[in-house]
Amino acid sequence: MPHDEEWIQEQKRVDYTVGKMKKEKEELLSKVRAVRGEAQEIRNTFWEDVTVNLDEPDDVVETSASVRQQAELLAERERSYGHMEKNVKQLDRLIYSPYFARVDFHEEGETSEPIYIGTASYRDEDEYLVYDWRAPISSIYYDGVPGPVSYQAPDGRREGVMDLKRQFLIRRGKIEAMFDTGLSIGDEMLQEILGHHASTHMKSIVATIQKEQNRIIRDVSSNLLFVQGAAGSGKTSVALQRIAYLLYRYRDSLHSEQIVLFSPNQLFNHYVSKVLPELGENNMQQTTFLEYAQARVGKALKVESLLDQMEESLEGKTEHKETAQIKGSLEFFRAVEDYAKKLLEGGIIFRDIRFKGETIISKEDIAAMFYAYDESYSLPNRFQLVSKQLLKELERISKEERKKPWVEEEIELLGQEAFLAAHKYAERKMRQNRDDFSGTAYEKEFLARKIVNRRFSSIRKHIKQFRYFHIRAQYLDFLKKAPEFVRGAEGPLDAKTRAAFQEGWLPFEDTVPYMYLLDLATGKMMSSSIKYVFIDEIQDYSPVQLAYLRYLFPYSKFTMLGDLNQSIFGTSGRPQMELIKDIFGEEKAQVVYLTKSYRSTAAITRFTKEILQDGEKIEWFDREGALPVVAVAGSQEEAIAKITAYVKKLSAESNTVAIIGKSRKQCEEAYEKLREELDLTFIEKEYSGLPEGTILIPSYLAKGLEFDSVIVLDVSAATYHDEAERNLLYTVGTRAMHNLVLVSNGPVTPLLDKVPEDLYVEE
Ligand SMILES: Nc1ncnc2c1ncn2[C@@H]1O[C@H](COP(=O)(O)OP(=O)(O)OP(=O)(O)O)[C@@H](O)[C@H]1O
Repeated sequence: MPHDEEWIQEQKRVDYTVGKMKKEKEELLSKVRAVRGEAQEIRNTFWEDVTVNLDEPDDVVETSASVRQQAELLAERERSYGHMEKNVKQLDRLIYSPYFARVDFHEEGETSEPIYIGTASYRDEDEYLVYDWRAPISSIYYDGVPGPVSYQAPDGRREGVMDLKRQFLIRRGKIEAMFDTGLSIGDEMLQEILGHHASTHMKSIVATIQKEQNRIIRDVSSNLLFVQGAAGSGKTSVALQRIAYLLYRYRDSLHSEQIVLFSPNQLFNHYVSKVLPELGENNMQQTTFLEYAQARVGKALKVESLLDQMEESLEGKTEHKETAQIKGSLEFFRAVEDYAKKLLEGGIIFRDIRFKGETIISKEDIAAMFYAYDESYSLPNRFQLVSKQLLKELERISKEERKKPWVEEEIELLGQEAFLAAHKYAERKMRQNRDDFSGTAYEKEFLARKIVNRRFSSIRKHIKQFRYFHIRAQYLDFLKKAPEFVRGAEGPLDAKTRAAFQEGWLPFEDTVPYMYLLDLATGKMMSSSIKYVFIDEIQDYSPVQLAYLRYLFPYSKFTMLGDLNQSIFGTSGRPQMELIKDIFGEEKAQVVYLTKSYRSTAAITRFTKEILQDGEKIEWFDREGALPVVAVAGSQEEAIAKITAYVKKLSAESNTVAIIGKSRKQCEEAYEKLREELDLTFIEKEYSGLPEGTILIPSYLAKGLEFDSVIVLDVSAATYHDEAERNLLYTVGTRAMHNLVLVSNGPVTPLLDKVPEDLYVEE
């Protein structure tokens, strides 16, 4: 079809812009080559250009200055090389697709100017050929429709009129689609984008950010932003775009390492890891609560993951549920504080410091040192001081130790190198002391010190890390005494924990109280340089976890994203927002709701919202697609046959088909049968990446992810029977973008009773 004049003119502008970019890239590349050559040259001649002389102390100083100078020269070249490489990559992205929108804007009395918006700005001399999507003026594209608009510029609010709003789909420098729009962000563009297939990595939504999403992305006034949004409403996408926005807005003062994103699991981390690099930004720090906890607790105890705990609860093992609930409450968190306060006066449990099977500093001596300090000294302060004292004491002991027979025995086992070094040392000493006779004594002294130091180094580390504090015993002591501090905690709280410690693991529900006690005693670990904390899937955080995060990051701004309907603990109890306001303070807290689901077709969203008790507020995006299918089988063989047939059918039109089971155990059972018929990957653990094709995955690992087609493994009443599993079923169903099939082995779960019959087909 021939293009109209407008299209031709726009393509000419694309050609012009891309032409400029290509030219700049060529120039940059030749500079890159030159700098790379220089860096290589420095590396090749590094040792020729430094003067190495280690004979006298003065020479050593000179040599090290010379090495440092060369190293700095090299580092400077490598930095500028890295910087240029980054620019080249950005130009590559722009050359592929220079922009996605144009808005024409004028202020009163001025002529209308076209503003082109892309993923990064591009300037030719003084003229902006492309504006960054995060530039102040770009916000009118996301917020407004043609007509009067305003935006926040650095020097105040600007009023004006938007005369045109146009969207482009440009690939490889060619306009593939172009829409003029009167609505907010044109549905046509969104239709086009949402109609695509799923991928194993999350995509950026920069060209089609919606007005309500834009408000979250650009919010800079809230200290706590709480986003409650329906499944697929773009919470995670918005979080990542917001990070990109903040990095741009505060580019002189904010670095990606000062932002941390807590995500539900490693699989999810992997899934979102490409969004920021694709926008030309470095990734923020990404972690999971488990990863943080494991680093804090140390290798000696394996921290139980929420996923492991969920697996148990989904398999019906719930005997410790009540204790877990008490340990997850805010009261329990406060109880740790009360207990820690008492420790100021006495009661800390220490361990003996031992060497070669013998106590060298006893726990009683350590306690005496610790409690010799005035009560006004905080616990962490005292630990610091005691460690210093202990290190001194260790030094004294090590001198004694050097005289012992075992040292002599070990000296004999030392290699040639050590003796040579000892010889050199002895020579120097003799020169210094004008002493010609004590060579052997000096050599022995040197070697004995070396041996003892080596053997004592782990004790030194032990002391520096306060491992003489018997945290496990202390924590068990706290659990025993906790009923004094916590209402309703009558039963024994330590039984499961005690047994777990013996087996070398830390139960999930004990993780926060344990870490908090450790922190209150010895000081916390997290650096205070974090300015922004993002927490995704916030609905799955217990009150103690929230309180602990506040404690860890007292000066940071928080963005929390979640969906109570996807909560794995069910929706009972106090509303999470109230609790959060209690913990974080109401001041500058903002709650934003996202109600429209973009992930799924209208048919799927209409179906899944009916699974919920109160899903009325969820809206769907008008994208066509087949009705969900509920397929009932009379036996397990028949269910497997049905799943196999659906996978074969759906794979033809999908990149990804996910068969989602309730628990890992349920998936394992199905896997044995399905693998005979299908080529599929079983995602058992969070550490595996996400492949294309057909996968089998337990419900809680599929959180936050999406697939072209979803087949729910078994929606029978036997599998989903508990009211508390309603949210889980909703979470599973809402992973589907284009097709949803629910297979049931036997009668269908009553959790689907409320879904009107015209919203699905039964097969
Ligand atoms: N403005 C938008 N433009 C284009 N695509 C969008 C937009 N908003 C959301 N999407 C798409 O919708 C899908 C769901 O987004 P996302 O995963 O961020 O939602 P979520 O709210 O975190 O979902 P869930 O809670 O179900 O995990 C993604 O494919 C995302 O690209």
